[in-house]
Amino acid sequence: MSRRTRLIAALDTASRTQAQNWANSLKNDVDAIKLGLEFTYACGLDAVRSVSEGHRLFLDLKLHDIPHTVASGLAALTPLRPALTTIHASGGAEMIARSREVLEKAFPEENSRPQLLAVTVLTSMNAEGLREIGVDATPQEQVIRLGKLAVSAGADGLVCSAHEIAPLRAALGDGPVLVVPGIRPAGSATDDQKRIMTPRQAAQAGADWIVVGRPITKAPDPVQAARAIMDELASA
Ligand SMILES: O=c1ccn([C@@H]2O[C@H](COP(=O)(O)O)[C@@H](O)[C@H]2O)c(=O)[nH]1
Repeated sequence: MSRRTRLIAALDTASRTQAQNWANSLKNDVDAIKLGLEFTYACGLDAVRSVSEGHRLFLDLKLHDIPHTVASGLAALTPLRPALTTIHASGGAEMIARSREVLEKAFPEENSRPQLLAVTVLTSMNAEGLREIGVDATPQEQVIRLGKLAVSAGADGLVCSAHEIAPLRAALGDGPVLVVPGIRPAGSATDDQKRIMTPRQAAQAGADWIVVGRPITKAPDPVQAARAIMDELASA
């Protein structure tokens, strides 16, 4: 099955003005914007609403708590009408199922419901990082384990690195939406990311969405940087 890989620009900043400027200037050059912990904690939900106006919103708050608290937190976020939103898969099946129920209740029409994504293993972690937290599995094994759990509990999709796309497709088929951070155009700094691929490699592996932050926002010309990534996706 051929899938177009779409670009999400991660607007990670504590400045509302900066985020708004990026959102305005990138409007025609990305498929969605991501607002996450830094922006939401620093600027608040009203700022999320206004900066995301006219964009598809990936609201990446990675909720992780007991099922009741996560479901209630998610319910409080539904007025923002994100296209995609995240919880942690390691919160377990009940947490994921309760989150799905909340979204179904708030958005009774299937095609208006935000897609519920479960974060598997953060792209900043490698096998050594997993061992440090007591997980004696490779990132790929852990992603598959958590991915199966999350999808069977009701997640629409998963956040994973590009390295796990093929094994996830083999285990779960084409259904789950795969959202892939840890993307670095050739030659750019890896920063704190460990499991990385280029936009082209991620597209060829079958990512539905790639998430790119600093390679765009720290570039001398963020619009040019986003266009170069879009061109790379188009030619993959
Ligand atoms: O496993 C994950 C989950 C989420 N992210 C988020 O993606 C962007 C990546 O930003 P870069 O600047 O391109 O590294 C960032 O907002 C993370 O919160 C992730 O990197 N890995």
